[in-house]
Amino acid sequence: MDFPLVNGNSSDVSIEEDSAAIVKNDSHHSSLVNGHRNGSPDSFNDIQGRLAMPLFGMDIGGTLTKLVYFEPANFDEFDFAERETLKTIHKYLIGNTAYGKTGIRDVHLELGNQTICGRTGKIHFIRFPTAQMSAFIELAKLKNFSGLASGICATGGGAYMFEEVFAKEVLLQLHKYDELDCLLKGIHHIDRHNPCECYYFSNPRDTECCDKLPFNFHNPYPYLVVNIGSGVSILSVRSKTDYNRVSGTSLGGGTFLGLCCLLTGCETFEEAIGLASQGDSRNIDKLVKDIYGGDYGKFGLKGDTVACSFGQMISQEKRDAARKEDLARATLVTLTNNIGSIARMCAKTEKIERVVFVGNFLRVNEISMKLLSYAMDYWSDGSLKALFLQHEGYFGAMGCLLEYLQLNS
Ligand SMILES: Nc1ncnc2c1ncn2[C@@H]1O[C@H](COP(=O)(O)OP(=O)(O)O)[C@@H](O)[C@H]1O
Ligand SMILES: CC(C)(COP(=O)(O)O)[C@@H](O)C(=O)NCCC(=O)O
Repeated sequence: MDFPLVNGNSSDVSIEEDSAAIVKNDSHHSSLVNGHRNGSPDSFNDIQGRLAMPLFGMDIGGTLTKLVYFEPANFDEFDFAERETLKTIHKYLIGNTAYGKTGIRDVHLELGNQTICGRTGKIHFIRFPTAQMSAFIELAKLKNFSGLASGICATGGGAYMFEEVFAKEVLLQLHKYDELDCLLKGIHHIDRHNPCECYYFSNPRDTECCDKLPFNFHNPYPYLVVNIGSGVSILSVRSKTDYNRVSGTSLGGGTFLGLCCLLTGCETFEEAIGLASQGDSRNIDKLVKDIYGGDYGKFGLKGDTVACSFGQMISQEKRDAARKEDLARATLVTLTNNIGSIARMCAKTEKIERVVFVGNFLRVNEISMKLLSYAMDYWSDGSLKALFLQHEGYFGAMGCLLEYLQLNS
């Protein structure tokens, strides 16, 4: 079994011993389940009223499962059993940056010196493909997670999809929280606790010379959130508690990856982005100038604007000349521009000027961020601003932990 949160290092103990060590230290504590002593999510404090460890938040998305883990700085503050659990987690989870073939700890996103419920510590960020969830469930069955704690705190579609299987097969309850509530809660919390979280691209009309600069997001309302995950959800946020999901599209990050795999034979997101960065979409798309010979001035369409995505591909000759790099770039540009266009219309309808783009589609994907910055600025005559957040896809998992702890960020 390739369970991704398990160290694949051959010099360590075997996968199963290893995972068992992560999961269990005594009958009251487990690393992947939050440490409730009496089985209720209202009881996250220990006997002295302090926060019981360990603390995880999980977002089971359509493509990736994201996990945040709060590690307290001082293990000596805890009783023996908790200390042993924390040490084990530290050794296996924090001691590695990769787990199995596909699990990754995003070390560059780690947040130090964080205080949660009076404890100071670090927040760690981990992800693995949701396709590995069945391996997690098998492991949970095998290692009898149900004997360890009352439940797992989870958000995302997977919290609903896997609820029954967890209850029936693992005898473990998933404490579920709505993914969009969690997303917003996570954004507010991380933005308040990381001084350089929010940024934008200056000079967005010149993609060669635009710089990434910090943005002060401390008076954020109103703003639009465009969450580009597998699909896309767009939220209009007017205050901490007042928001609606105003739109969405099924043409999202999953579409980019799926189409890219089909068109280029690539197998991973990193490979797809790597190809796109070497490609030229003008060999694939039909531009306004390919139709007009120049600008379509009457309606302000510049010659370089894409008139028809993939429009060159109706020609056998152009198809034969198409490189996979060009196909990957055109796929990325098509998906990004479509999302940008929907976001712009939503911003107009909602009369909102700041548009915050999040979701793992933006991971290692400066091409899309710059395109979105350009599109927001150009098509709104400079009135719309595209904003981005460093922790891209982790807000749902962070918010889930906060909801679980019933904390206001
Ligand atoms: N390592 C990766 N594996 C798969 N997709 C990735 C990866 N990194 C970034 N992505 C992109 O992120 C999208 C998933 O984003 P995410 O915000 O995690 O959404 P979800 O909650 O739907 O899983 C994928 O569709 C893909 O475009
Ligand atoms: C259903 C979803 C909320 C699931 O979230 P995801 O796992 O994609 O982050 C999202 O994929 C979505 O909003 N899709 C677009 C549906 C639509 O409005 O057409």
